Amino acid sequence: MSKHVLAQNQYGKAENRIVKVTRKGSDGSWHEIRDLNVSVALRGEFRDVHLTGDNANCLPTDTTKNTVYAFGKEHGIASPEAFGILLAKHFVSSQSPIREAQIRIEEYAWERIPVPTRKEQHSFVRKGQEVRTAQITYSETTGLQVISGLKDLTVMNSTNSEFHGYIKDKYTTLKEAYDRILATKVTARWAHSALAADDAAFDWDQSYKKVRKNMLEAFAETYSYSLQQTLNQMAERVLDNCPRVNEVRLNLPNKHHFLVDLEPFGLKNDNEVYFAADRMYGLIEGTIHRDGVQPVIATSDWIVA
Ligand SMILES: O=c1[nH]c(=O)c2[nH]c(=O)[nH]c2[nH]1
Repeated sequence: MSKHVLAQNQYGKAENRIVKVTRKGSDGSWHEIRDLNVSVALRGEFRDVHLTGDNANCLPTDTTKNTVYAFGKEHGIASPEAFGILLAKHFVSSQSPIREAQIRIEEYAWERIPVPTRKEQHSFVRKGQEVRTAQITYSETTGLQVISGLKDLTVMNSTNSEFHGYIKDKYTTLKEAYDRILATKVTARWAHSALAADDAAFDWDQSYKKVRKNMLEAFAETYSYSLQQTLNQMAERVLDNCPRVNEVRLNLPNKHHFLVDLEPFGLKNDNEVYFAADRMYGLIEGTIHRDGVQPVIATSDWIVA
């Protein structure tokens, strides 16, 4: 007789990141998204799995992961609770060794970026995460320098993004994309002209709002062939509309969303169910400034997505 007792145990795949795009309206141009982090834990008759290595009662964690993505397609995500109920009941009712299933879900909330000029709506910004930044330097010789900014402003376009026509060498495996999600967590800094810095009446709060709005609108309105192109559009829009901003530097991690292959389950993924990867990520960075102005924003900052 063993002296040891196998007590509480459970297993499953944790942190399945799923983004579900639902197309609405007669032409499907009104997009809704749900962005979840789903963890599955199964409890039941798993003594032998632990004690003898007999896996007859073990539903692989990989299967629990696939089930999350397949259910996203088959049932949609009406709410975290409704999705969790479907999954929990499925595991318990479909496999007799599984007696309990616990589904834990975090939902990340997104708001629309309103684009009044178009009826298609597929641009979103994550709620309440962004941080406003400011760096002020005053020098006896060169005077005031004000660099405003923001970080952690996460945005997504659920369509109107392509990436193809790139170099292909013997290490290239990336498939060309003609309709992909484009998402990034914006770090932006913008340097003001001395005209703004030395003007006691300059409204910094108003200026911040205006720069942010221009960046968001440019992100939403750009039909993108690369994040590099979107970066340039965002910065140019700010320089075009904010006359006292001389320079914009953007650090844009490409928050990759990979289409999940649902073919093995007999399901077609019509750009609806994505795996949101948090690492590794492309990191696209650049400075755009007015002609004739010397750039002043540091380029060496370490940005972590
Ligand atoms: O917008 C992109 N720019 C790239 O340079 C790149 N590289 C890559 O693998 N995917 C992407 N996407």
